[in-house]
Amino acid sequence: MTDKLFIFDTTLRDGEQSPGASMTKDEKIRIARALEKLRVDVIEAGFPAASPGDFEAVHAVANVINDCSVCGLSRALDHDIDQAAAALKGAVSPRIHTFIATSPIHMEMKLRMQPDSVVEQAVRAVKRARQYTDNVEFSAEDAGRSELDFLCRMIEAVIKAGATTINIPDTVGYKVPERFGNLIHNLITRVPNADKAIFSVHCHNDLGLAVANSLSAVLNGARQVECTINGLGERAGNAALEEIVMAIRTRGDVFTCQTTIDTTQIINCSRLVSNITGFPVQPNKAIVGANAFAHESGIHQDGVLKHRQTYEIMRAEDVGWTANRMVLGKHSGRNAFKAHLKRLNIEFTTEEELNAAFARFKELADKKHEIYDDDLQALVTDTLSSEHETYKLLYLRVISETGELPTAQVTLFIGGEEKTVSAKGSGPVDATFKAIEALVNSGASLLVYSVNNVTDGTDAQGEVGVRLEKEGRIVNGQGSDTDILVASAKAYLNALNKILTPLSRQHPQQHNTNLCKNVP
Ligand SMILES: CC(=O)SCCNC(=O)CCNC(=O)[C@H](O)C(C)(C)COP(=O)(O)OP(=O)(O)OC[C@H]1O[C@@H](n2cnc3c(N)ncnc32)[C@H](O)[C@@H]1OP(=O)(O)O
Ligand SMILES: CC(C)C(=O)C(=O)O
Ligand SMILES: [Mg+2]
Repeated sequence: MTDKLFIFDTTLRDGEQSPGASMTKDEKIRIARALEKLRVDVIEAGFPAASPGDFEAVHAVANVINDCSVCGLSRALDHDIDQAAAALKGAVSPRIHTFIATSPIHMEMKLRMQPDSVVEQAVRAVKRARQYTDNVEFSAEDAGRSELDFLCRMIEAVIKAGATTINIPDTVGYKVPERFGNLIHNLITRVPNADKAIFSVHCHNDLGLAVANSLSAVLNGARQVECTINGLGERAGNAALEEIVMAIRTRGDVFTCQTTIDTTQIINCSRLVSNITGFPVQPNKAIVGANAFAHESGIHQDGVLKHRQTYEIMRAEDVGWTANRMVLGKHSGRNAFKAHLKRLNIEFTTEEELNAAFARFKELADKKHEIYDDDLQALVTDTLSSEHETYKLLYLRVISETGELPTAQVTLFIGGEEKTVSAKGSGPVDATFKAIEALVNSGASLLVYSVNNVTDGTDAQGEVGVRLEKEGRIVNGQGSDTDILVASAKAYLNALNKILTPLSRQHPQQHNTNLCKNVP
């Protein structure tokens, strides 16, 4: 038998309490719409008494959302509750959430109230909220550090007053999973009218235990979890919605409840919240981090290619990624390399060609963090076109100094011999080409020089294209390397090698960017 676990999203309220994460009304509406698509059960849209702006935002959200409950937070004060009710006017399913602290330290040092008065104020607040809606949630703030007997007394009283959801927050992230689970179990079994309300938890991540504590509570009878997208929230944040939802779904053997979340919307929500708040998602973040479904090491890639579940407990597509990612890098093996080439429709006719390409790939991967498809294309083109090399680059050194003409020192392998020369040029590429010409003396003229960065980032591979003409014959040459000067030298030599091949009448191909004759 499974029952429903309600997902209460507080990205727009507790998430917004994260320093620097304030949202405008329009931003809240965009996130609320995404949360509705995600099919959360409750959206806590803000704290209407906090400011006119937040009142407006909650009101706006309440009036655009149809498929889930919209909630506003309020202290246990008449004014706050009235404001929350006014902001929620128009909502299809409004919930008023009122709270007051129940721990000795909060009651004595912050509220400066006696416990009896705190219970009285909570009861009064719930009754007032019930005048506006029958969907009233009460939170015992800092329940994690409250005394059990007092908490039981408080909960019994507020349920009697009309609260339909009882939220047990670990406000300062102090609890550990086993103790928090026990607390929930004790409350549910000891409070006489506990069956009249849904027990909820709201965990903070100060010790990195928010998700673990929430799940422990679920195992002990909690049926609502309060959480946020990407774990946004006050200080170290709240329990991450995506982690809670996927843990419940993936471990159906452990949990006897289910959410009704459309998990394929998780990535959309995560990106939206990250873009709006400017809080990036760390790459290794569970579920929504860029690396959450990426494999780089050869042994893992080999395993996943043979049987996905060897290294994946969830499907990337189920949370909204297009697919898992096989990252080619220095830890990748031959099987993953071959699988990538196959996907790109690249075939080698001989095992030697494949071996040469794999060796070049490993060399490149040592210099560059990630090898993208375009890197592979460039690398393979290089491998295939370097078959009959009359001229081969062995060494290149270029010195550029302010106020001086750059000098290039080039060592080539020509007809079985190493030859070195230096030349100056108007720029570093020009100096490189002049040095090559000083050794080769081809008599060819440069028609086009083009540079593309094949991939992004400062460690991107540069792909250089050159077009040479000699006695009416025109050839193109390409070279790629993380060093643009080395790529230029390779491209120039690639063209020279072709121009010296008797049967080749090369057809010029159009390059896509930066076509120019002037070399830097
Ligand atoms: C654990 C949580 O996340 S709680 C929610 C936190 N969210 C916010 O605080 C929302 C933003 N807050 C605000 O804009 C403001 O703090 C307001 C509008 C709510 C209140 O502002 P002010 O009236 O200026 O009070 P201030 O913030 O300085 O102090 C809070 C007061 O509320 C009291 N208070 C705190 N919690 C509660 C409560 N649940 N019920 C009743 N009173 C409370 C405090 O004891 C203090 O009272 P005092 O002024 O008599 O000492
Ligand atoms: C208002 C309550 C639910 C809260 O955010 C907390 O205690 O952390
Ligand atoms: Mg909180």
